[in-house]
Order: sequence, then C-alpha cells, then structure tokens
Amino acid sequence: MQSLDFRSFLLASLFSLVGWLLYRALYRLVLSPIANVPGPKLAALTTLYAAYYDVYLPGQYVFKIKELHKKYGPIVRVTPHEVHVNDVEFLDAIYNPPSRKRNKFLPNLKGLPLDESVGAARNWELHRKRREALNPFFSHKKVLETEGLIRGKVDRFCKNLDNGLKLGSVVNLSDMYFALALDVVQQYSFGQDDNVLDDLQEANRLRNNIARLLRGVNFNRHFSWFIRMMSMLPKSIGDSLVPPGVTDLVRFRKNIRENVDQVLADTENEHKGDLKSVFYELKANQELTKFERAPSRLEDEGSLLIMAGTESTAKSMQIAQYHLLANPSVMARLRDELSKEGNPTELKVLEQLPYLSAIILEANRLSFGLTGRNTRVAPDEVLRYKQYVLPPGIGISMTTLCIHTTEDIFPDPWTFNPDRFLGREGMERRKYMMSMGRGPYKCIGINVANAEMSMVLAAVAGYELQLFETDEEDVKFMSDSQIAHPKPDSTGVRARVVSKL
Ligand code: HEM
Repeated sequence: MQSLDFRSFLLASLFSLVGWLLYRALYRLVLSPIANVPGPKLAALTTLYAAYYDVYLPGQYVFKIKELHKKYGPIVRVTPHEVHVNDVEFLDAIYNPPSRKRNKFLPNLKGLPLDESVGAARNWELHRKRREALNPFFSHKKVLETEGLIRGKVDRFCKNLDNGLKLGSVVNLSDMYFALALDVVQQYSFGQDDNVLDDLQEANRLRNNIARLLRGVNFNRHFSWFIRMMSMLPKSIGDSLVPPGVTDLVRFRKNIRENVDQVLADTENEHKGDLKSVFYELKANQELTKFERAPSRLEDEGSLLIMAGTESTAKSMQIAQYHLLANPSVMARLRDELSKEGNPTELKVLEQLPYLSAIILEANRLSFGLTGRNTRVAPDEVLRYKQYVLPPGIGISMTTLCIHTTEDIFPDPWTFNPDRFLGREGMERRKYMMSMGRGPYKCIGINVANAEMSMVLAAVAGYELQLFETDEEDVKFMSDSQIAHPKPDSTGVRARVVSKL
C-alpha cells in the first residue's frame, strides 16, 4: 500500500514537472510580452542556447549575436528574458536616459561573485550610494595629486626595460603592464602595494591566474547553482571538482581580505601613506552604515577595484603597445608629437596631446571594455524600439563588440587607426565609445587609467623595441569572458629592447 502511494506520488510529481515545463515553453514562445521579438526559437526557449556559445565554445555568444543581427535585424531576442539591440542611436535610451532609472540585470551579475561591490549593486539607488562614497577618490583633481605615485611606477617599469637592454633578454610587456596597473591600484586602494613590478615572475603568475579566473566567469554566470553546490561539499571533494578559475577566485579574495583586514586593524593609521587611499577613507566614513563598512562588504569592493583597475588597464596598455610596435608610422607620429613638446613627462601636458590621446582611445576601442552583454533593466518604464514594446523588467543589452565594429561609425573597425579620433569628425565619433561604459554605472577609474596610459606610453616611446614571437592574435578580441581574451595559447606581448633613444 505504502509503495503504491509512493509510486502515485512519483507519477504526480512527474506529471506536474512535465506540465510546468510545457507551460513554461508555451509562455516563452507564445505568451511572453517579448514573444514577437525576432530571433532563434531555441534562444527564446532556453538559456542553454546562450550557454552553448558562452561556455561550450567558449566566449562566442557576443560574436554569434552580431551574426544573428544580420539575419534577424536590429533587435534580437537573445535569451528568454533579454533582447539585444544593434543600433548606436538607442545607446542612451538603454544606458543613460536623463533622470530615468536603470537597474542591472541579475543573471549577468552572477559571473563574478562580488555581490556587495558597487559594480554588482543591481538596484540604481544602492548603486548611487556606493558610487557616491567612492567618487571623490577618482576625480581628475585627485588623479593629478597622485601623479608622483604613477611616475614612480613608470620609472620602475623603465628600469625593467633598461635591464632587458643590458641583458639582451626578451621582456614580457604584458606582465610588466599588468604589474604596473596592479601596483597603482593597490596603492590607490590600500595605501601600499606588493611592488609586483620588482618581481616579474610573480606578475606572470598573477596575470595567468586572473586570466584563468576570468575565463570561468561565463560558467559561473550560467551555472551558479553548481558553484553553490560545490561549496557545500567537504573541502577535499569540492576542491577537486571545481573548475580552476574558482580556486583562483578564492585565493584572490583571500589576499584582498588580508589587505582589508590590515587597513581595519591599523587603528593608528600607521600605514596609511601620504595619499588618501580608498579603504582608509571608507573605514573612517561615518556617513556609511555599519554594513557598508563591514569587512566582508569591503572585501567585495576591494576585489572589484583591484580586478577592474588591473585587468582592463593592462589590456588597453598592451593593445596600444602592440600596435605602436607593429605600425612604425604610428610610433613615428607619436615620437614626433612628444619631441615637439620637448618630450614631456608631466601628466597635465601629456593629457593635452591629441595624437597620444587618440592612441589611447583607439586602444580602448579595440579592448572593447566589458565584452559581455552589458544588460540593463528599466524597472518602471515601458521602452519602445521601432514597433517593439519592451515592458519593465525585460533585460535590454548592447555589446561593445557590435558598437565598436559598426562600420558606419568606425570604418574598417579591426584596424588600429588613431586618426579616427582626430579632428571634428573624430570628436563626434567619441560619443559612441562604450569601452568605459556609459551613464551612472560607467567606469569610475577613467582618469586613473588615462593617467597611467599616457605616462607609460610616452615613456616607453623613448625605447626602440622589437616584437618577439608576438602577433595580432596576442592582443585581439577572440573570446569574451568579462573582458576580451586573445588566442588561448598566448603568452603575451613580448619584445627585445634594442636601444634607448
Ligand atoms: C582602460 C581601462 C579601463 C577600462 C576599459 C574599464 C572599463 C570599465 C567598464 C566598461 C565599466 C562599466 C561596467 C558597467 O557598465 O557595469 C567599469 C566599471 C568600473 N571600473 Fe573600470 N575600466 C578601466 C580602468 C579602471 C581603473 C583603473 C579602475 C580603478 C582604479 C576601475 C574601476 C572600476 C570600477 C570600480 C567600476 C564599477 C563602477 C560602478 O559600478 O559604478 N576601472 N570599468
């Protein structure tokens, strides 16, 4: 009797499950308010379609989406809950509508579990509060005050080039740019750094770890339940099953937590340093609630700051450097511009140089910033795109890939051409740049990144470098995993130091 009851229970559960799946399929394909948006039926039916391109191929969904637009037109349904628009004139409606609210889209925040960081604040109001606490550290004025810190690091960078020249060895510029960006953002955040520029083997190890960690982002985003499940298993079993990127993330966060704890434990501010650094100021900011200053919240904020400040900046610097070395005419024009100004090193002068600024913009364009679907949600507003009505709660995205390779705006888009940002037309074109994001969520570190890039690129132009076993695929956007990844077996941009000019 008991086994009969159990069988009936199983059967009833099975029927309910099948019924629920059928209803869900019907809803997604027919009843959903975005059922009329064109796109592959499989993408409308299940997120596994996106997962196939994101995780299995991997990092190819953004490229597939670009293809889908050729077939389906400027608006495509890319998952059951999300549409993608390929129309630069719709940028502001998604990212920067004056005095209207935009939230972030929950499924896209699951890739990097930094839940309490400013970047993961899903709700516009919470985001604004966190952003306001950070803004003062990133103003242009504040960056000018930290010029000496960046100059010290650029000098250390050049010492590594001098060493390479003396020893006749090959230098790994990717490791060096990574170390530069990491040292700077650590100083900015914690008032001290690990001086990774002095230990390039460590820089190489850390760079590879972070790249591996980022390669895990798409998996985490689609299968966050798996990560949660693994974390419940005994450590010995869990550790052997989790993908390598997750172990790296745990190690990375542990390191950040130690930094945060050191700042919190430094009650006399003995290690505060001369400059105001983010976490020393946040811990003293009485306007923030206790939760906002709690160690675990600060650990998330620190992890985001270090990761965002290091990886993206290092990437843009590598891209600029590669193209400067691969295109002697571009390097010649940069050297000419610098020499006409008396080879300046001051940030205030460097940031006014039009060609150097155009090189930085072009490197940022080809870095593609955050390469995934940068999805927003209008919480209380119906959006309209052509004849399509997009009700509140629907995810709407545009990828930087689509924007930065729009031929009408950026002709011959895969060619490194700083000229496209010069003159009146060039100025006009800048408004379509998305590498730093747009609107209230846009990059907070723009001024820091620009300062680092202009100072180091000007300094390195003073050396004759020759690329060593490096080609464009070492810097090209070939797969998306939060940021652009080059060919999988790339060892970075490497060069021989031929002479000091
Ligand atoms: C060339 C270098 C950089 C690029 C291309 C870049 C790109 C971006 C992009 C696209 C976003 C927007 C994310 C979104 O819309 O959700 C962002 C956010 C952010 N970036 Fe950067 N970034 C760079 C450098 C930096 C630096 C140097 C720092 C720190 C010193 C930094 C810290 C941040 C932070 C904290 C956020 C989150 C801002 C928020 O959610 O309000 N970034 N970055």
